[in-house]
Amino acid sequence: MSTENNETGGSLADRITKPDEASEPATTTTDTPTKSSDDGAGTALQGSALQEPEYQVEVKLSDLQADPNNPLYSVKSFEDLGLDPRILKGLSAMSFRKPSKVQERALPLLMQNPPRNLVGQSQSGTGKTAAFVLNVLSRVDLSTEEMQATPQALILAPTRELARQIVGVIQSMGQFLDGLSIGTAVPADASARPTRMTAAVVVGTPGTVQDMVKRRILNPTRLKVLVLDEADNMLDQQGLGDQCIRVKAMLPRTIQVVLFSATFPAHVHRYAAKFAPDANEITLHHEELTVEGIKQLYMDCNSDEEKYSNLVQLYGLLTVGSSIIFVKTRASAVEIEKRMTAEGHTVASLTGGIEGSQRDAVIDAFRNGEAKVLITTNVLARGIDVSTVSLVVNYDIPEIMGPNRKREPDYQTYLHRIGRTGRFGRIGVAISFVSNREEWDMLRQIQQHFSCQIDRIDTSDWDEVERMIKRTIKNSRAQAQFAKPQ
Ligand SMILES: Nc1ncnc2c1ncn2[C@@H]1O[C@H](COP(=O)(O)OP(=O)(O)OP(=O)(O)O)[C@@H](O)[C@H]1O
Repeated sequence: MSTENNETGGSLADRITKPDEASEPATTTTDTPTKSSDDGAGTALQGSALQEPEYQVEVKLSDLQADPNNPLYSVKSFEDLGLDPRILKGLSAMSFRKPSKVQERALPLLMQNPPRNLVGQSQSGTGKTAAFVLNVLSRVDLSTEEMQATPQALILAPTRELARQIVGVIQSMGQFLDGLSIGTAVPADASARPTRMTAAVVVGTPGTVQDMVKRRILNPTRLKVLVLDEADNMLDQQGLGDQCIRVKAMLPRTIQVVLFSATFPAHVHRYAAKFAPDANEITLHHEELTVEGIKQLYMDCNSDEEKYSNLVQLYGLLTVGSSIIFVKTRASAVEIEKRMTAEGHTVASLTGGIEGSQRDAVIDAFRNGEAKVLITTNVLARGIDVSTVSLVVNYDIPEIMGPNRKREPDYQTYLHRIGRTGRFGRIGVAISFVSNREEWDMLRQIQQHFSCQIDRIDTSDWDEVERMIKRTIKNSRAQAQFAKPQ
C-alpha cells in the first residue's frame, strides 16, 4: 500500500463553486425505497439499459471483471461477502453481477466487528458508492419503528447533486429492506421550511447537516457510521473542511469513519488519517489513477474565440451520447449557454449560482436524456454518475493558484472531470482545449503527473476529427455488439 506523492498543496477554494451554504435553510425530504427513482446511479444504470441494450455493457464487463489488472476485477461474488439476502436481491435488481476490486477489498474491512475506520481510494467510476452504501445498509437496525426513524448513518457529500444521487443508489440497493427510510439534507429554496429528520440513513451536504444538528432537528446521538464521499475535497476545501470537522465533533466518539475518493493528495492524506484514526487503508499511486477506457485528447485553439467556434463545431458529436463541458467560471457557463442557444443549439447549464430546485431540474433533465449537453463548472466535476456521458470537454483546463500566484494544473480536478465518462468499463472521450502557452504547459504537466497519453486532435480537417471521435466512441459499442450473446 502506498500513498500519492508530489501533489500540489494550496487551498482548493476555487475548485468547487459554492457547493453548500451553512446559513441556508435545510430541506429534509425523507424517502422510502422504491423500485425506481429519477435520481441516482441505480436509476441511471436501469435507465441507460433502456437506451443502450444491457448486453452492450454486460459482455464487456464480464471480460474486464475477469482481468486481474483491471480495477473492476474480483475473485469473490457478492454472496461471498456476507451480505443480507435482501440486500443481495437489491444488487441483483440493479444488475450488479460481481463486485469490483474496491468493493471486494473494502467490504470485509468495513463490515468487520468491532468496526474500524477506512480510508479508501479507487479510480473514478469503479463503484465506491456501492462499497460504502452496502456497509451502511448492513449496519442500520430497522427492527423497530423507533429505530427506523432514528438517524443511524450519515453520508456527507460536497454538492446537492451528489447527495441526491447517493440517495438514489441507497433507494435502489435497499429497495427490499422493510422500514428503510432515507433523508436528504441539502440547502433548501428560500421558501421551504426545515422539518425534523426521521430517517435511519441521512445523506447531505456538511453545512446543512451542521445547521440541522445545531437546531436539534437532526438527532446525532445514535449515529454509528459517518461517510465522507469525495473525502479529499471535503477535508481540504475552505469552508467544507471546517463544516466536516464541526459535524464530526457533534457525533458519538465511537462512530465508524469512512472516507472515500478517487484522489488523496499527500497533504490531504495525512490529514485524513487524523480525521479517521487507526483506519484501514486502500490506496493507489497517482500513475494508477487514470481509467483505461477514457481516451484523452487535446485541441489547439488560437484564442478564446476559437475555443468557442471549436465547441460549436463539435456540437454534432456532443449529442452522440451526452456530454459535459467544464468551464472555469459561472459567468462563462452562462455566457456560452446563452450564445449557443441563440445560435439554435440545445444546451443546458448548471452552476452554483442558481437556486436548488432549478439545479435539481437541470440535473434530472440531463440524467434522463432530455438535455444532452451540459455546461458546468467544477461543481459537477466530482461523483456525478450518468452512464450515457460519452464526451467530456475541458473548455478551460482546471487550474489552481499555486505559490507566488502562479497558475498550476489542478491534477485532482482534471481526473475527476474526465472521470464523468468511461464509467464502470464504458468507453469515453475527454477533450481539453488549449489556447495559450500556460495552458499547454499545464496540460503537459498533467500528462507527466499521471503518466498518461493525451493526443492532439488536428482541427484542419473537421470531417476527420468527427470520424476519429465517432470511431473512438463507437468502438466500444461495436465490440460489445460483436460479442452479443446469441
Ligand atoms: N459491481 C457492480 N456491477 C455493475 N455496475 C456497478 C457495480 N458497482 C458499481 N456499478 C456502477 O458503476 C457506476 C460507477 O459507480 P460509482 O458512481 O459508485 O463510482 P465511483 O467509484 O464512486 O466514481 P467517482 O470517483 O467518479 O465518484 C455506477 O453507475 C454504478 O451503478
